Amino acid sequence: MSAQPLLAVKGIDAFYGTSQALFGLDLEVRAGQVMALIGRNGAGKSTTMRTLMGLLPAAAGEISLAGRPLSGAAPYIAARRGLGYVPEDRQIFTAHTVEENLEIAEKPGTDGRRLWTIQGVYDLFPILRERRHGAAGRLSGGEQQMLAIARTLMGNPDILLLDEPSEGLAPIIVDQIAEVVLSFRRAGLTVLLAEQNMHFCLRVATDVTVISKGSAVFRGDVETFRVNDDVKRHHLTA
Ligand SMILES: Nc1ncnc2c1ncn2[C@@H]1O[C@H](COP(=O)(O)OP(=O)(O)OP(=O)(O)O)[C@@H](O)[C@H]1O
Repeated sequence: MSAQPLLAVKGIDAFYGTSQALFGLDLEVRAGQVMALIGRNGAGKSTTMRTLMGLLPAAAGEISLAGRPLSGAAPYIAARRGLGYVPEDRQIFTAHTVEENLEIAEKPGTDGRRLWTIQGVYDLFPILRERRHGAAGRLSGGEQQMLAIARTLMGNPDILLLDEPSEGLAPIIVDQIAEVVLSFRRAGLTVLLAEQNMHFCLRVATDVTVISKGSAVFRGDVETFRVNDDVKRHHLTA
């Protein structure tokens, strides 16, 4: 394992107006990890993602990517530097076809390579190949989630940020998304996954950061987390 984390977040604070949502949050993601950011509703998972992407400013602290500062960067810079964000609300272009959504998002990775192609993402999500000429707005919720992930892959990110990919989906679809995240894990793609669904996290993650009231309260590998009933009881159960 390399000494330097791919993504390092140190002591970040974030606010919505005067209301503070993150309190000195620390987070590290190393290359090849599937890091689950687990926390209750309102714990600050989405806020962490938004702050990483530059959609919300960090009022304090530092963010660095591959050893270079990222704090204060605009969202398009964060994307160019290798962060690929799949927001909770998916934000696909509903009036465009599935294929147009993918074409719009195509860009080389930070190393100039284009590992992901339209055919590659169709192989990962065959249903999108079937629906490729249809309007994205006509897809089911699960298919829209798949399209949101596929579209982000088209940007060849170094780190994939997935915000609650299982939210609101039927168990069979959640299962398919879990299989896809597991395939990323096998391929060595680095993932930061915000989730409330503990079962999903335990299945796909290599490592866990538990967030509670805007701060990290546990960091460790998934096996250490699995047996830590104290953390689960105090910070995760309702
Ligand atoms: N746009 C907003 N304006 C004001 N406060 C917000 C906004 N978005 C989130 N918050 C507040 O910030 C805190 C963290 O919310 P956040 O959405 O990051 O939590 P979360 O862990 O992602 O949970 P959820 O599953 O509900 O998205 C909460 O107290 C929430 O009410």
